[in-house]
Amino acid sequence: MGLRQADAVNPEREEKTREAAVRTEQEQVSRVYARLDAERAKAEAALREGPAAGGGAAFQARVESAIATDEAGRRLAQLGGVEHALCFGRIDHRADADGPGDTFYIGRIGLRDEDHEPILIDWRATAARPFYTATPGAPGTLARRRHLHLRHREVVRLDDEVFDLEGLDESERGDIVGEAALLATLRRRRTGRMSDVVATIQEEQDQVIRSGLQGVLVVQGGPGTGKTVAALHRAAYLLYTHRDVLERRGVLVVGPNATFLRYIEQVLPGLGETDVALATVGELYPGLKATATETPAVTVIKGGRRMAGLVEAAVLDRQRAPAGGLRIEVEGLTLVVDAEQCEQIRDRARGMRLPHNVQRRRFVHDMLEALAVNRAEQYERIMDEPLEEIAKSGGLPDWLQELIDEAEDEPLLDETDLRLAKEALWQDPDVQEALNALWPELTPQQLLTELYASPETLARLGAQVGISDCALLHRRPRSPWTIPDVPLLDEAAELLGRDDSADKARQRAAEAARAEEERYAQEVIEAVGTTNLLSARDVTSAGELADRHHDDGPYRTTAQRAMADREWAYGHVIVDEAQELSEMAWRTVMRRVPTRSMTVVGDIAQTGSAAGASSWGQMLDHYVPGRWREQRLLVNYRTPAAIMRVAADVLAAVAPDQTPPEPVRDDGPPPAALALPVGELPSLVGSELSLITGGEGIGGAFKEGRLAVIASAARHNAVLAALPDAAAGATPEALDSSVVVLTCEEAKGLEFDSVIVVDPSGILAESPKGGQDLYVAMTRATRRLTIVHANDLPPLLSALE
Ligand SMILES: Nc1ncnc2c1ncn2[C@@H]1O[C@H](COP(=O)(O)OP(=O)(O)OP(=O)(O)O)[C@@H](O)[C@H]1O
Repeated sequence: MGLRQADAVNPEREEKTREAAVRTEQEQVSRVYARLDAERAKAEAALREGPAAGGGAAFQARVESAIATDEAGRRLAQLGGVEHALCFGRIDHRADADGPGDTFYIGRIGLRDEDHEPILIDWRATAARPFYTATPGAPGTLARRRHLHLRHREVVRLDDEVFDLEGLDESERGDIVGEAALLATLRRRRTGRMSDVVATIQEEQDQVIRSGLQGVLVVQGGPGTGKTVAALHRAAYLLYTHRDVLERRGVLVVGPNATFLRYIEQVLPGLGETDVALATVGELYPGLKATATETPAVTVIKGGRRMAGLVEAAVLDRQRAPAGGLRIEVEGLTLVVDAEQCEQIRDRARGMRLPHNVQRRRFVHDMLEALAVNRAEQYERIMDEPLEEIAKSGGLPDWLQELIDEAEDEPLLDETDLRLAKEALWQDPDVQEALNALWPELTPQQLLTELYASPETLARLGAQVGISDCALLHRRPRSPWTIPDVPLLDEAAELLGRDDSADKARQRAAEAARAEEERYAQEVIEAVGTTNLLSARDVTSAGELADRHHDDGPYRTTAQRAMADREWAYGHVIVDEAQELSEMAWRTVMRRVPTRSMTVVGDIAQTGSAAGASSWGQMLDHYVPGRWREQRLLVNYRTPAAIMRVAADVLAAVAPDQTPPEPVRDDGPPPAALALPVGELPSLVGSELSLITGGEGIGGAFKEGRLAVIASAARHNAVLAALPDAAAGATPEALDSSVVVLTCEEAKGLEFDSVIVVDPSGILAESPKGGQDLYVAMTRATRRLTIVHANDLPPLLSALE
């Protein structure tokens, strides 16, 4: 770990030097906060001024002032997020022949003083890197690394790691103080929200964080290895380093459920990044927030790649050429398009290789034309009949016979006639109904609803694509959309597309106006240059500027715009708990990031979903064959060694090829097993709670100290009934309660000071992949673990007997 405690020399002397060091650091910290306040005041003043009113000739001035206001708002949000522990570190480089080494203060953001001299270095800057990478074995040019612990704005403690005593100034040799910052951080009570670890990032995590933007990086690691926290720091780092690309295209973090997203939502703002999109798979289809789940059997079917074939077959099934041809009564005539022609028209439309709703225009167009021609032919026959009678009796003069012969060689309808005839036919409701039945305009929701509602279609199309138990997908219309439905809706949206001809016409009209705005915006960039509020990195182009300020409602952040647009291409996507994603979910995620710049975070040993991954290659080789890189995190920062020893037995039984991570903590009591009826849970919960929070009762919302009861599905309701005051389920509010009852699935990614696992045998029996769920449940604990069973402790927990 590279942590070294300073030797205690003389307690009294050490106390004095400690106090002096704290005083010195306090001066620096106060300067940094004063600077933060000044920056805030400046942003607030800009915000108060607000955008100038007016129009017409004042447009340039309005754009300029609106930009300043937007930027001030963003800056204020950024400055607001970094108040806590703004400055957390200091590095001292070794003195050398040229004089004393440089000293840098490291913080959440970079700040400069009035003379533009840096007084705080952004943790992501290259100059800050030694703070994270120096070890006693490889200190580089560092003489010392110091952690500053603040309470509000006050320096309360310093932790030093001295790499080179000789390299420090004479005056500083004495003030070595402290305790290892990492372990102190790890021992703190949980608050229901993940904190950033910017002050204590470890070297293996630093490599993940600073790995290049391009390509797919897989971060594989056991429970508590800091995969999530490292991935979030990586998002902040990439935004800092590739601001120009990523601020425009956006960064998306995909997490397993809404509770988890709430759990991590403070991390990025705390690192000065407020514009990152967070979504579950159930939210990747704009306009929908699917939370319902499916049975394991249906989850497997809906998550499998064959579903892509089924959705495609369902679309093709809605493009019909009737076996007997098309016959419609229109104004007393029976118009006919024969079977062969119907088939040709359908195949011609399909041949366009465009989405269904776009091809439909061609299909309708060609069908109307066929009907119009058929009608003209019928009219002609009617008109010609009397003349033919006369002709047969030899009663037509030669000039008239010649005219008739010439007309026969000409097309029945010229271009204008044809257009008018088609328009007239399209006005006929029967024609519309008939053509809509053959090739309907469809939304993804309609397509899937109608597919699920028809056992016959499911059976027929299921047989076509090799899904034998497709009947399980049958369900009534208006059933709620489930999480596994979302990738299918997305798949359908790809195949159906939208007939956007009306939008395009509007767009063309708007383009002229926008060109004018861009011209103004370009002038603004040239005129304003790089002031404090409008820097070159914040505004990447005149196009973006015009986007932000055209008159379409209030300004939306990149994340907001991206989340509302199914076809948005993100600059980088981070997928957490990625082992849970099904093959179909991967297809959806990959569509959001055509450049394949991704961070995939997870643990194959924790796969709980029946449709989830059993190897990274299984999911990724399809998209980036041989082109993804893997980085492993091996140290467990969450769960103490005594708990990990028992969890490791579970892992060895359910996933013998996986190695549990090495715990860094060796504190806390060993885990316990209790044969206890569920009815007695309240007293156990009460005593555990008092141990982790210092007393009070269930139902309170302590600021610190969290307990989870993680139960099998079979015992879940009984546990809820026994603990009526506890929060229940994966609701975002559950994180604010000191006691929460969860299923294993809901507990994924979270952590608690004390965990009570109820009914381990049930959990093992229910776990679709084996016993991974039990391993997940046990490794949520940061301090205490109790296993509650009904005289049936499974053999793989025998160490607890
Ligand atoms: N460098 C670090 N400094 C301080 N705390 C850390 C560090 N790395 C990880 N932690 C803490 O360890 C705990 C586990 O981290 P995290 O949730 O990111 O792990 P994980 O690998 O995603 O776990 P799981 O797979 O079980 O969800 C968190 O409380 C996190 O803050």
